[in-house]
Amino acid sequence: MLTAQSITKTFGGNRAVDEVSFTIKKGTITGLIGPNGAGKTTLFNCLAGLFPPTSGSLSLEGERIDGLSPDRIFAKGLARTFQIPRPFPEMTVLENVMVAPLHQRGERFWANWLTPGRVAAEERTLAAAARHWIDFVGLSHLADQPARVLSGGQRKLLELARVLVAKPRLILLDEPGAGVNPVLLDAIVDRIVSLNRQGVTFLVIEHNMDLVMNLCSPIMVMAQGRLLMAGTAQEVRDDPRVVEAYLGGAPA
Ligand SMILES: Nc1ncnc2c1ncn2[C@@H]1O[C@H](COP(=O)(O)OP(=O)(O)OP(=O)(O)O)[C@@H](O)[C@H]1O
Repeated sequence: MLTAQSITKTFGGNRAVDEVSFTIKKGTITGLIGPNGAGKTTLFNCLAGLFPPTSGSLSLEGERIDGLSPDRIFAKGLARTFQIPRPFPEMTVLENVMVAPLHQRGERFWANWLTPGRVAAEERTLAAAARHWIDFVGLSHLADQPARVLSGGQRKLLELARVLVAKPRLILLDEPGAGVNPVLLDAIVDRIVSLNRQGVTFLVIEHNMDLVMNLCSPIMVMAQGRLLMAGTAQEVRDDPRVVEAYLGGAPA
């Protein structure tokens, strides 16, 4: 699904991501763990186009995507969520989901004048799709409420609905469990598993080890910008380099 070859991202002299290579297999929920500052978020930002990698290449189902803008990468089916979602607070949940897809006809000034019927039809289709995904994440009772009333966990669900409306093939989730109460966390996990069964591939950064070990396979471990190892939950647990990395040691 996604192949990264020798991805490096430097900030001044700091190699935040250092020659990282991996392949994410289609249909997996792959985990990405590592101590604070390991380079996980920076790697996500490189994959999603927020930071172009300093060097290396990225291919999504055989097509090069490194160097493309985040919009182009999103349009090709790779979406990401953020650790702290920031919806438009005064817009309703429904409106927040409806603004996510790209290239809406109504956003083009002339289209509103020349093809108003098509613009209206597109908006109806989009509203129906948005309501479908809002329902899927369990927020239909809040669809017409302003996003500011949502809890942290509900904002994560809203963000999931926002990306789902664009029908991504690969979703990068940045700490889906952080700051979420256990009931909503179950809902989020349930939605991830259900989407995965429908064919969506995931790459998940998560600090909650129980969550990662139960949800993800394989699991990749980063430390100090490098990919330390990748394997099953058991292999990660049994690898002394992983323990050492979490205790502050240098990667082998
Ligand atoms: N925009 C930036 N400018 C400069 N340095 C940065 C920037 N973003 C990240 N870094 C540095 O890159 C390194 C990796 O940070 P990153 O946030 O990717 O780690 P992480 O594994 O996601 O950590 P955490 O688990 O705490 O979120 C750190 O040394 C960090 O200070």
